[in-house]
Amino acid sequence: MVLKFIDREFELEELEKRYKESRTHLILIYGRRRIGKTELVKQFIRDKKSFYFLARKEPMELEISRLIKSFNRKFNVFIEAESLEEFFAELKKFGKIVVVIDEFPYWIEEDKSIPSLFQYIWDEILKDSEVMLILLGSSISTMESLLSYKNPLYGRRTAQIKLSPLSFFHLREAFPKYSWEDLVKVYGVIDGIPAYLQYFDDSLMVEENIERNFYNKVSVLYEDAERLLKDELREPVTYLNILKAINDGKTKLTEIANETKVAVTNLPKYLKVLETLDLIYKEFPVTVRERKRFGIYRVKDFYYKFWLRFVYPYKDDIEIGAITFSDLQEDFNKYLGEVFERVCREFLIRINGKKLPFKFTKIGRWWDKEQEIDIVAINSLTGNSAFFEVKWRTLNYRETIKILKELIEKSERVNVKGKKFYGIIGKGIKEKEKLKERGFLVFDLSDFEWVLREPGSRER
Ligand SMILES: Nc1ncnc2c1ncn2[C@@H]1O[C@H](COP(=O)(O)OP(=O)(O)OP(=O)(O)O)[C@@H](O)[C@H]1O
Repeated sequence: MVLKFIDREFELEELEKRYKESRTHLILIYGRRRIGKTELVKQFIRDKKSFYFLARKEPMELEISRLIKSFNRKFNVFIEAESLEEFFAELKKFGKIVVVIDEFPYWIEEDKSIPSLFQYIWDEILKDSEVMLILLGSSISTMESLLSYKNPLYGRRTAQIKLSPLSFFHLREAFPKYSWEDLVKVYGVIDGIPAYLQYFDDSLMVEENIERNFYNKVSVLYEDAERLLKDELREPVTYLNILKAINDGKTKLTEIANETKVAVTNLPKYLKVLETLDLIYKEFPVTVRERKRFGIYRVKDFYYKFWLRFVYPYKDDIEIGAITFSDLQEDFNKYLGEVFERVCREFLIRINGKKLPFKFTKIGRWWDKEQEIDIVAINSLTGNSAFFEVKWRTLNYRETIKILKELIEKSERVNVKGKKFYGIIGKGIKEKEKLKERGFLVFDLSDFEWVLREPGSRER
């Protein structure tokens, strides 16, 4: 349903800034499939002299000939070139122009010497030109390897952009008819993955959208999670099992190995691949400085989390129409607690320095062997810290005080040196003013509107 372009202001500004300079640029843009790389570039080149080319996994000879034909057609010219070097030498004569090569990693897969060739093109042919060359890719590992110092293109790029999903607050722009509560549910199902916004319609109940898109064997969202793994990986089933194990709470190496029957010695290789696909990440307690030990694996986006928990285990039933989303409502409500935690983190980042008694420099979950705190925000310089409990329900005054007292006790275990503040964020909180008078930081969904009213509170 969503057809308008949302956010990406920061990325577009950065691209525009570079475009305005009279020099040559080499820019890498990468990120997970469906994240909106192509769309971002399309928005950028809309009003500019530009040439967009989508690479394929074909022999380079064919690719070069397709590239030149396509260029000639677009500009109604007749460039006769037999190699990329010749093509770029001709291109230089076109003055200021943006050239985009989408899925650039396909070319590297075809021909390992492509990065060296582009190094030569950059150093010898494009220098002193006004060509802005943008390389796009969804293979995060290949794109990141271009940034490594061992790569011929290292040091030549003038910018790199790793695209992230849209933030929770941008969902409001996509679905203006939905309440904040509805948006938390939407976020828990499709995250901020731009390609998935179009499948939700805010004139329907969220639950109805979920039903249509996930509990129907012909719909895209029902199968995209598996499709992406099949497209990218040679052993999709093993990867799927690993993702499922992590999503079910098996977060340590030995636990994942036991669950998936993958040898513990082989597992790091698979985990690394899932990390480079941006599907999992390692989480550390916020107070840990040395990011080696204590980490646990987690599935990164809510689309996969939702799919692994509410769709994948029920595939057989869905295939024959024997289950509906309403059968899983209770568990979904529990799941939303976890979603709301991340939403609250995004909320705190947006109000940082504005609605909090100090400005934090890092934020995250904290845990040790016995206890866990939903959100701890710390200023690394002063050691000032704020501890938050997050609750996906409406709380009255007594309940809130009880939770805050427990939070104060738990916080004794956290090693921070500055002033401590305590807070709670709930779906709804009664008698907020009375709690604030007692020095607590108290927020609920009704405070979220403030973020939209406040200009410049964009999350970065
Ligand atoms: N910022 C945005 N706001 C709204 N819709 C968007 C945005 N970015 C992308 N989309 C939509 O999401 C879909 C996927 O975007 P796009 O093709 O750019 O992603 P991609 O990262 O290039 O994907 P892939 O790697 O899977 O080819 C498109 O339908 C596009 O219109």
